[in-house]
Amino acid sequence: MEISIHNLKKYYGEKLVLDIEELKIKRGRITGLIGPNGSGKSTLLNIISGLDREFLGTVKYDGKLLDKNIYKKMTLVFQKPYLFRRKVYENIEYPLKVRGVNRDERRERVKNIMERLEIEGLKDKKGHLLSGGESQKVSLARALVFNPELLLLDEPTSNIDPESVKVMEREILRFNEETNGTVIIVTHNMEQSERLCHDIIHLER
Ligand SMILES: Nc1ncnc2c1ncn2[C@@H]1O[C@H](COP(=O)(O)OP(=O)(O)OP(=O)(O)O)[C@@H](O)[C@H]1O
Repeated sequence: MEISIHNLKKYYGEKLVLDIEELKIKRGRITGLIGPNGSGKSTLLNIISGLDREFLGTVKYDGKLLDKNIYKKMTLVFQKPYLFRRKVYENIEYPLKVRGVNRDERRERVKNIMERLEIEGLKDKKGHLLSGGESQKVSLARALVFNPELLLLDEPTSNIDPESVKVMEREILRFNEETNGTVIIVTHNMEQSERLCHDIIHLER
């Protein structure tokens, strides 16, 4: 999915936190969003994801304004993910259920993504009882499982041990290569952006 932003302004009260005249995020690429604390990275992801609709200007997805259909094709992974008080398996299955995927295929796809992210051991744990890092891994699995056209990641590996970072980065790259899905990732880690990103956007103030 290609994103084009035109004359975007976002205010919190009197304070202007985003001011972007023109920005295109290309389809099928991994774009890094970097910049200091408070520069508006999460705010921009929230706007692109459709979570925050209080802004001036336009955001288009393959040339169209946000609608229900587009909304279903994308997902945002939060830095502090929210998981249901149900088993990890059910958390990951959920996006497939709401998209009407049948039971057998759901089982196959959930199993496959848990293997890829090496989290089979968490299958029966309750989502709300996971550690910060475990939640981030499960949350990435829940996003990847339905092959979104647009994957928005807000510091997805901030609580993750080095071995698991490798696994997550491998799966983000694999997702992009195999499905040609567009990825936008907020990261403070320069090495990570070099490992993953085709394009980089710097947000200043
Ligand atoms: N709900 C809110 N109400 C008022 N101000 C807000 C709100 N959310 C964010 N802000 C302000 O908007 C600015 C941008 O915040 P945002 O979280 O987008 O920055 P960020 O670049 O993601 O920062 P970080 O690197 O620390 O995660 C900050 O000055 C922040 O204080």
